[in-house]
Formats: sequence, structure tokens, C-alpha cells
Amino acid sequence: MRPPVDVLIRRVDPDVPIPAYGHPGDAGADLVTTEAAELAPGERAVLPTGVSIALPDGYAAFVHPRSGLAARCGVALVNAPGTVDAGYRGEIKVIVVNLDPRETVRFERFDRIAQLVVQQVEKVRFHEVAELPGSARAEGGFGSTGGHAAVDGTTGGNRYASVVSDREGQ
Ligand SMILES: O=c1ccn([C@H]2C[C@H](O)[C@@H](COP(=O)(O)OP(=O)(O)OP(=O)(O)O)O2)c(=O)[nH]1
Ligand SMILES: [Mg+2]
Repeated sequence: MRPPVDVLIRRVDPDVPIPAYGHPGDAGADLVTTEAAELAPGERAVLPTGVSIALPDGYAAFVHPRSGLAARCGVALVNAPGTVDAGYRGEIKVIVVNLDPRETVRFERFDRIAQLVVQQVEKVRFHEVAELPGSARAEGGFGSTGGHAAVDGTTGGNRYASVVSDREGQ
């Protein structure tokens, strides 16, 4: 296993726990909210995590959702994954949204709300050309290989979801 990358961290809130990995080998270290919040269905909020970091050059950190929160409460991140640039010294914030159609979600102070994944990122130089080199995929995308959702129960073969926009009685 490669040695961990050292990242400087500052507590904006003196009592906040340092982000921690749940298990060895986990990709994300959990972030908490330092503010309690209540989100009605459809509501969103920008929640403070109480920490700011200084990443080494060539790295970025990504704010990812937690699957348990998504599955149990319908909480998603509006901008998932959020990007924390190496030069950002402000407090890391998490933009949560309650996607549950009925239930209000309540976060208590220090509830774990997201996870931070630190990765190396490449910086590229863009070279403008009139024509790009050919490829097997060419311009195919957005479901060109099949297996996409069908609308109103239309079967397209090899599908795995459907959208029912014209439900009975509506
Ligand atoms: O979920 C997030 C996303 C971003 N940030 C912080 C770190 C990041 O470096 C900065 C800017 O983020 P981004 O580039 O996504 O936002 P922008 O709307 O493009 O703002 P800017 O013009 O400041 O780059 O905000 C967070 O704390 N949490
Ligand atoms: Mg930006």
C-alpha cells in the first residue's frame, strides 16, 4: 500500500472531529456538519463542516454523498461531487438537498453528512484542432449502447428502468 498523503487541516470550529476514514482502505473520510439543520422536502442548505485544508499541488478533494443518508433519508448533494481546489483555504461546505417527497430531514451538530475523497488530478494544456482523431465510439453517447430508461413503459430491450410520466388518475 502506498503511504498516505499528508494534508494540513485547520479546525474552524474548535470542537469538530478531524475527518476520519471508517475502515482501512476506505476512499472517503467522513465530514460532519457543525450546524444543526432541518430540511423540508425539496429544500437545500449549504452546511459548514468546521474544517479547511491545504492540499498539495496536483491534488483535489471531492465532496461525495454518503450512500446510507441517500438510501435512508433521500439526502443528496446538489453539486455531487463537490470540488475542493488545492488552493482553497476557506471552510469546506456541503450543499445538501432533501429529495424525499414527504419527510423532513433533521441534521444534528456533528452528524456525518458527506465524505471527502482526495485524489491526484492532472492539469492539461488544450491544443485547438479543426478535426479530432477518429475513435470507435465517435459521437455516440447518452444511451447509444442501449440499456437506457424507457418512457411510459415503452420497452427498448435491454432496459433497466422506466419513467412513468402518465400515471393512472393524474
Ligand atoms: O462542495 C463544495 C464545492 C466547493 N467548495 C469550495 C472549494 C472550492 O475550491 C471552491 C469553489 O468551488 P467551485 O469551483 O465548484 O465553485 P464555483 O462556483 O466555480 O466558484 P469559484 O468561482 O469560486 O471557483 O468552493 C466546497 O467547500 N464544497
Ligand atoms: Mg470554480
